[in-house]
Amino acid sequence: MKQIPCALTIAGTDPSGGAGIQADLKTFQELAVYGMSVITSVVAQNTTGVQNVHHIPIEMIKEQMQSVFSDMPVHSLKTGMIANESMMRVIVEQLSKTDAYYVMDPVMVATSGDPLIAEEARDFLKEQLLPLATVVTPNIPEAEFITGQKIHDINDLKAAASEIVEKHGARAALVKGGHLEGDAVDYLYDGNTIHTFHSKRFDTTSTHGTGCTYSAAITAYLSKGFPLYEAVNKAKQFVTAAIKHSFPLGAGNGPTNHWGIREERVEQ
Ligand SMILES: Nc1ncnc2c1ncn2[C@@H]1O[C@H](COP(=O)(O)OP(=O)(O)OP(=O)(O)O)[C@@H](O)[C@H]1O
Ligand SMILES: Cc1ncc(COP(=O)(O)O)c(N)n1
Repeated sequence: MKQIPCALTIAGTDPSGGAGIQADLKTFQELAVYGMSVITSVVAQNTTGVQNVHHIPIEMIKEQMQSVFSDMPVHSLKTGMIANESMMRVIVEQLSKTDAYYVMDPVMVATSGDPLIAEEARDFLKEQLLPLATVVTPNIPEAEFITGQKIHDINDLKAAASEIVEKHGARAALVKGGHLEGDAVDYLYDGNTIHTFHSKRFDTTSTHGTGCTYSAAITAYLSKGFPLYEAVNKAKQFVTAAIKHSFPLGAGNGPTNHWGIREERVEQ
């Protein structure tokens, strides 16, 4: 009997649909993967920023994870917004019971500049969650926090990817160059080789949720059995198409278009 790939996201919500759990589930669905979710925080947010946050009680996060793991296959999972250390502790405890591929998006601050995790939880994220990751996907500010080094150019990006693996214990690191100028280039270090993923930069402000969408696409492709390099390569194409075909929604940084990849196929 054919088994459907099953992927889980553990993250916060975005009622405006561009980031967080909503972006992750849209991505899973688009890539024909069975999507599941554990909600860590309910976030009142939209394209202009974060208006309010309600954290789910720790026991409830644990129970959601137990509900999934006791009944469902989980071939891969990702974490996004995990707001504080108590949440991180319970997630680490539950993750130690699975051998699913783990994609860690070390979400710290929203595109709008609003903080999404407590300042004092950052060290725990770096020291306890990061070493569990199959791959961690920091943007530049997140990679700067993890390594303690400023990133000015692509050489610094590559050095950060290596350091996050060699010194901080992730199995692989994908450092994203979305916040640099020029082409949108990301570097993956897998413990052996630095791989480059390249796209031209689109002149758009619709970048709300790009990091969520990218990491969810990597998670989806890993659940389908693609090796890490291929999963990232395909996910880069997915997020690039989502940015290219994004729509001007909302008054701030608009969302990406999760069916952008379909528009690519129509154009070919
Ligand atoms: N304007 C753009 N045009 C093309 N690709 C982009 C653009 N901005 C970002 N990217 C790409 O989108 C992906 C997400 O990168 P980014 O560095 O923006 O992550 P992030 O900051 O975690 O995202 P988020 O906005 O969700 O916080 C990367 O592959 C990056 O290269
Ligand atoms: C629940 C949640 N998770 C992650 C992000 C980051 O996405 P972005 O940096 O694009 O705002 C977000 N805004 N909300």
